[in-house]
Amino acid sequence: MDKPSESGSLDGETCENTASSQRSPVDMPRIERAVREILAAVGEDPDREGLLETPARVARMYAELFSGLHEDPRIHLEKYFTEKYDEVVLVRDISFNSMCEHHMLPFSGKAHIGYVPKGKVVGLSKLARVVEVVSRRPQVQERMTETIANLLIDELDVKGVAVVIEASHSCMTIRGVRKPGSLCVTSAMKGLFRSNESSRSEVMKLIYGG
Ligand SMILES: Nc1nc2c(ncn2[C@@H]2O[C@H](COP(=O)(O)OP(=O)(O)OP(=O)(O)O)[C@@H](O)[C@H]2O)c(=O)[nH]1
Ligand SMILES: [Zn+2]
Repeated sequence: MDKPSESGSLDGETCENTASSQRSPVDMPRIERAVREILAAVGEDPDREGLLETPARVARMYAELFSGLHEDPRIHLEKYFTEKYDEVVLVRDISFNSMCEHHMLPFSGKAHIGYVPKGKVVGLSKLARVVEVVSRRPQVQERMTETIANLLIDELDVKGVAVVIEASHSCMTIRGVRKPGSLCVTSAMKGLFRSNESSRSEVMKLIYGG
């Protein structure tokens, strides 16, 4: 199972899933075997009635939660509209769920995406679609933030991109240090948001008010 490149592109060989090939990119029986092993290893009986279907359920769940490994987010950025507008466009509070690659536990929160167009704008939902694809991968929040910002600055003809993500990490709230309520905030500023402090503070004000 190959991973897409840093910008999220697909490997046509491994991600093939057409009606003719019927080849799924996710090895479901392998996940099922692994889940059975984990159940046995923690002292459970994988053959008791309540757990019989669990390995198959968990396999379907991982295929869903990691579906972004096999999707190319750039397809959502191909269409655009010509529009005479060169101020900030911000889509705030895009909810997402992703998976921490250290513990395979969810981190969940909101992404805020701002950009300044150069005469072309994208459909607002497409920004949320990019978040949706990128979030469905095992990762750390810093890389998720940077991946989204790089995709937008590379694929859109824009003056700048700002991505701010705030999330709660279950690996910090339900286990380990156990600090419910803690929030991790990351940001990636590209183009004029990186070079121009007043543009950066304008977008941060639009996100957080003040
Ligand atoms: N920078 C960063 N760290 C993360 C993210 N998700 C989880 N972590 C951290 O990854 C670290 C892994 O630390 P380790 O010491 O290897 O693992 P651990 O013994 O389970 O650590 P504890 O969580 O402190 O119990 C922890 O400090 C997590 O809080 C993330 O998105 N970004
Ligand atoms: Zn973690």
